[in-house]
Amino acid sequence: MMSCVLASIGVLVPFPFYYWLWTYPSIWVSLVGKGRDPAKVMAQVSHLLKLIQFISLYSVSSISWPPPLFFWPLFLFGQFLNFRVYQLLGESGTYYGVRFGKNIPWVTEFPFGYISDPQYVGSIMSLLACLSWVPFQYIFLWVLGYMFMIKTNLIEQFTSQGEYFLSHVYLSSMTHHLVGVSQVQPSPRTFPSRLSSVRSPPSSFNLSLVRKLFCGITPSSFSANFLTLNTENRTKSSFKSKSSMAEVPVGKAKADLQIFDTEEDLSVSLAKYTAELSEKFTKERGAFTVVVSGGSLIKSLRKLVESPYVDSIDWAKWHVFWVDERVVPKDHDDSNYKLAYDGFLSKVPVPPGQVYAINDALSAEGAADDYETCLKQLVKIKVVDLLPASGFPKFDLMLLGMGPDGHVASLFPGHPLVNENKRWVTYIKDSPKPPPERITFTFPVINSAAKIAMVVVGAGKSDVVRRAVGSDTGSDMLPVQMVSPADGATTWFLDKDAASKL
Ligand SMILES: O=C1O[C@H](COP(=O)(O)O)[C@@H](O)[C@H](O)[C@H]1O
Repeated sequence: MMSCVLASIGVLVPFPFYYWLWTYPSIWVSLVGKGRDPAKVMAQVSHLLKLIQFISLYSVSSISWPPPLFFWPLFLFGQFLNFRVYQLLGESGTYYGVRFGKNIPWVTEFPFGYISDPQYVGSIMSLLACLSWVPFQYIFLWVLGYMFMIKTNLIEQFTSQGEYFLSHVYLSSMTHHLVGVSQVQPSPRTFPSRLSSVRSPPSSFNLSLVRKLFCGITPSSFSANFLTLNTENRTKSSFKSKSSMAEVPVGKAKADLQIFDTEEDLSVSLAKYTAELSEKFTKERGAFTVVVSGGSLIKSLRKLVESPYVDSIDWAKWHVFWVDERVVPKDHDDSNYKLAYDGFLSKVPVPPGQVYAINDALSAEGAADDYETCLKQLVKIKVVDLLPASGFPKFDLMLLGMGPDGHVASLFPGHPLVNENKRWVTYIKDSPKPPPERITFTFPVINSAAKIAMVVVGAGKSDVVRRAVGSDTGSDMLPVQMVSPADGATTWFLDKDAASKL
């Protein structure tokens, strides 16, 4: 009797540990300490716990040889699955690395994309193979432990990323660009526990390589990821700003117009507006999809990286996209990614895997296709919403700027791209504003957004602001006047200078 109880405890002992790690990864990271890799330490503890499980099973088993015929296919295929998962994801990927703030390369090779939870399936098959040796109840307990963890993982995935975990739809095209890859943060698809002594050589976790793989994200944002996994959202503004507000026609739509005494006031209000939307969408959908433009907008986002927002926003829920990007390397001064990274993203812990930069190794055409493919996958797995009426992606918030000629994104006045109505992302090779090669969201995507902030500062734009604000719907409408979200709302943030000619 006593030995049965001890064997049962031995079989179940790792699961509370895994559950605790899964739920409170940041505690584990701080327990492990700065100089050590939390996934590696978890792997070591897991090996020990696995040994306890084996000894427990062995103590109640009666092993005979040869095993029954069903043993071989179950055991060999189960072990193959475990081996493959480890081979593809490495130690960090297998041992909750992604929970500890690491980016795990996204893989599309078999069994991923074909078998749901291949690590669990492999382990369960291997256990079932041993049914002729081990009394059923112990196998059952062990499988129950797996089921519990599958459920735990699923709950997390549903609350954060819809059907992400279930669907196992992998971002095939975006994920294998070794330089400047942008990809969704993969969820841990594996389980640390496996009935196996078969191991591929551990793939070493190389921080600098991983950083290189993921958009050049710096160690600070790289490691800060885990710290915000469970950040409580306590967005509250302590700022007050001086502004006047009115609803005005812009093109075919209406927009809220907010005019601020100074650009400083504008940036305070923009931060509050963004933080409130972050809280709203994070609550409603478990994620916040934000699209940014380049240009002067980024400077106006500076209050977001200051107190109280830098601490109160749940950055782990952010997914960041670019409404347009110049086809230049990511470290080029013309890169909108670089601009946003230097001025904003490097200062907040948005998980690097949720920052979707373009693939700068491709041509303009290739990069646009690639970005569109990525968006389609993100819509499929419900990270990005879809606007059913239009069939285009519905981002939660677009933070846009406007050029002095009235262009938005890389959609320029008089250019045929302003009429593109099929593509989600397209490219331009003759941009009137340098650099000439760019990719850009199309108007149907921009106008499917839930909320749009149009941020315009400086006297240099006052003429075009005057032209844009009004119900002019003629054929020579400026691109900025074509911003009219079908389902959402636009707020114009203007400083006094930009509004001076209204
Ligand atoms: O080229 C671009 O210009 C616009 C406007 O930039 P701004 O400096 O005049 O605000 C920007 O929104 C877009 O993203 C960028 O690629």
